[in-house]
Amino acid sequence: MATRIGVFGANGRMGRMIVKAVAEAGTAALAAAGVRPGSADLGVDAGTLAGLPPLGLATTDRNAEVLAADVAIDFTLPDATLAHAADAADAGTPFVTGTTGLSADQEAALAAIATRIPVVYAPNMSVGVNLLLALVERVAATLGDPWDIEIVEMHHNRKVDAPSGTAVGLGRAAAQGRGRQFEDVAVLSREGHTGPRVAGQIGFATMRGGDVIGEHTVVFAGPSERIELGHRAGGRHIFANGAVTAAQWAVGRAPGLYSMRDVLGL
Ligand SMILES: NC(=O)C1=CN([C@@H]2O[C@H](COP(=O)(O)OP(=O)(O)OC[C@H]3O[C@@H](n4cnc5c(N)ncnc54)[C@H](OP(=O)(O)O)[C@@H]3O)[C@@H](O)[C@H]2O)C=CC1
Ligand SMILES: O=C(O)C1=N[C@H](C(=O)O)C[C@H](O)C1
Repeated sequence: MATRIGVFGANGRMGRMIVKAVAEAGTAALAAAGVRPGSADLGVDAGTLAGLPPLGLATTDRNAEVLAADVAIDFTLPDATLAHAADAADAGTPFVTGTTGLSADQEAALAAIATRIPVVYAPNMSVGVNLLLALVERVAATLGDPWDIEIVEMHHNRKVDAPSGTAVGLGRAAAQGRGRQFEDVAVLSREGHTGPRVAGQIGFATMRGGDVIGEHTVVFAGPSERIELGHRAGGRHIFANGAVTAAQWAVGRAPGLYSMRDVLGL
């Protein structure tokens, strides 16, 4: 039987792609499409919003309607994600979120919610980036401290958080590989008289411009040689397809906080 999926933020860049991915997946069906209360897109057909023929399903601003599905997917903003996740726990509905830019407190709150329902939380739902996370962890473990690690990312000019969630995830994977606490070694940005680089740091550089969907490079800079591992997204469908895979994987799972690496077995 098809998995009935509710989508929060159905009028967003990712929300529209997810509605399309659900509609086109033979094994899933769109149960509800949620938009923000007061949205100009409230009541609009979800298919029309996603650039598809009408699906006969108008958007709703009632979270309960979205959460009446087998599983809900959310790509919105951190405050909204936490509110949607709390409602999902009350409804007993598995929850998948790709929202980035959550604070440490918000991540802790999401982890607490995940003691009640299965939650898949991943800053990047593409197969390629999740494989890259595994590779980066392994390479960081192999090379050790004499190799400086820098992470460079570029995204479109509408992105509101920095560094990207994926860049932070790659940094966490590198820190994990080296057996370090990410918070102890991460330098999220630099300016002014920084002094020389401190060994063991993991540095970040952020670029924003145009319609770049998402590009990440992890640079391992060693004495007289350099390794670069990277990923370039060619379309948002790679994230949307991953979110649908995660949603179907989450149904029937025990409560817990899961990553996309759990979903993909990487
Ligand atoms: N994990 C992954 O693979 C990926 C993650 N992302 C992340 O997903 C998130 C969304 O990205 P994107 O789609 O580009 O952003 P958009 O700004 O296009 O979409 C955000 C959506 O959230 C909705 N929203 C905002 N506030 C609320 C609220 N209070 N209640 C309900 N809905 C709300 C917006 O509605 P409205 O427009 O009406 O305000 C909009 O539909 C970002 O954090 C981004 O980094 C993006 C791509 C891949
Ligand atoms: O906001 C985006 O667009 C993206 N956000 C995610 C992130 O912050 O890593 C994933 C992807 O790179 C696109």
